[in-house]
Amino acid sequence: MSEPREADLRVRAAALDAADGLAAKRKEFVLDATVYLDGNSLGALPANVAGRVADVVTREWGGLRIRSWEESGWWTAPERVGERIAPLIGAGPGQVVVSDSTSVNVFKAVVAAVRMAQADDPARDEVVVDATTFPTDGYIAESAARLTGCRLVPAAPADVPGLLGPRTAAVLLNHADYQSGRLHDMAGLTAAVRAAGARVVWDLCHTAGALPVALDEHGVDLAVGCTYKYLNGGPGSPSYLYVRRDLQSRFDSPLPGWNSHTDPFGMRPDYEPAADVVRGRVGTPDILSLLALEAALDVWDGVSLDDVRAKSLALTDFFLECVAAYVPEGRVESVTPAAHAERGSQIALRCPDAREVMPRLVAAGVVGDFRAPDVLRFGFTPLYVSFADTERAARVLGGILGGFGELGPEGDRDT
Ligand SMILES: Cc1ncc(COP(=O)(O)O)c(C=O)c1O
Ligand SMILES: Nc1c(O)cccc1C(=O)C[C@H](N)C(=O)O
Repeated sequence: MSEPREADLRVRAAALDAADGLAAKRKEFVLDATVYLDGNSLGALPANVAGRVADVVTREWGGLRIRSWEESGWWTAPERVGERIAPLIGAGPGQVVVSDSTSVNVFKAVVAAVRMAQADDPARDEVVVDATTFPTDGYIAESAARLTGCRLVPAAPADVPGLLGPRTAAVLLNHADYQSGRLHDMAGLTAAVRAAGARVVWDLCHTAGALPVALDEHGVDLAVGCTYKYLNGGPGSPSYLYVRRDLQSRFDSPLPGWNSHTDPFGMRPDYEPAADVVRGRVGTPDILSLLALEAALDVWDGVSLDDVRAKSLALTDFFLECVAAYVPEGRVESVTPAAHAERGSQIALRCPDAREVMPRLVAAGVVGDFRAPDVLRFGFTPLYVSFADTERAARVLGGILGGFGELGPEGDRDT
């Protein structure tokens, strides 16, 4: 790697930033000089959120107190915020509700999916789960299978079509893999599961807000996802649950709380679920987090997800190019597919000493994360990551791994 090549990459980064139609969005976030490539774990803070949360606390809670459930729209916030998320995941109105954690929504969705399948055919007794899934999904799928009298069948997503049959009740899949960043074929896999007479649940944690998702178009049955990654809702912000409209009357929740009752304030001893997606709720919503999320969603106004996807692919392509230029050959290996159709919005680099390398990167002002046993993970959030950030991240990584490049605070040349 020679100095002219570095100059070339920096000029290219500047030109790409100058031509970036989303570049102005960056100003809507609270950022500093750090290169932040961890928005696939915790999205950055949108600048309007702090003021909105202060207003909720001081005026709505402090001033109006109990009246806010009605007057400030707290009671209906799970559906209202669901309507804001719906267009980001390709869902028409009335199908998304925001509540609880992703883990809890995975549980509701998988059990409800099995119950739907078994209502049609009691012989269906298998739950297929993505074998490489984020651990919580696997743990919950196993428990949901046990509770519904099913056998758990772990499988690589590509192998799922071959495993489907008359015994399949439900299939839980990730749209993008949390570790490798591999994007799975939502259209093809959904069609295969439905053709087998089973129900599919998609986990959108690593795609919602990073690329267009088309739940209605692909005929997805159920979906869940978190809001603190690419949707920037804040630490622990509540998750969402999508229940396709025609399935809502058949959604038999394993957690039938009073908030999902058709008449919550009737305080009736018998449970009668709400007619619509409200039946996905459980108990009292986490209002502070939910309203922080609602404010955070303002950054999506006027944003085209096709533009987001185009920038995400350009950023990840450019990162791979810069890594190839700055990092000594053989020192890292990308485990993220090169094909655009198979790539989410992150790059995962296998690196034998990843556990030691990531803290050095963070100390040098480049924040990604480490995933056991040997992965350096870099998330690219198109609303606030620039091409200059991308070039710098690769250059700092190159320096740390003994190639050409700066070492950040340990040997800085240009901060
Ligand atoms: C694919 C996936 N599912 C679920 C979760 C977590 O869910 P929860 O918000 O309940 O911790 C994560 C990340 O934390 C994830 O990456
Ligand atoms: N939810 C997280 C948390 O509470 C703390 C730290 C990280 C997370 C994450 O979201 C991890 C993330 N799902 C992952 O893909 O690894």
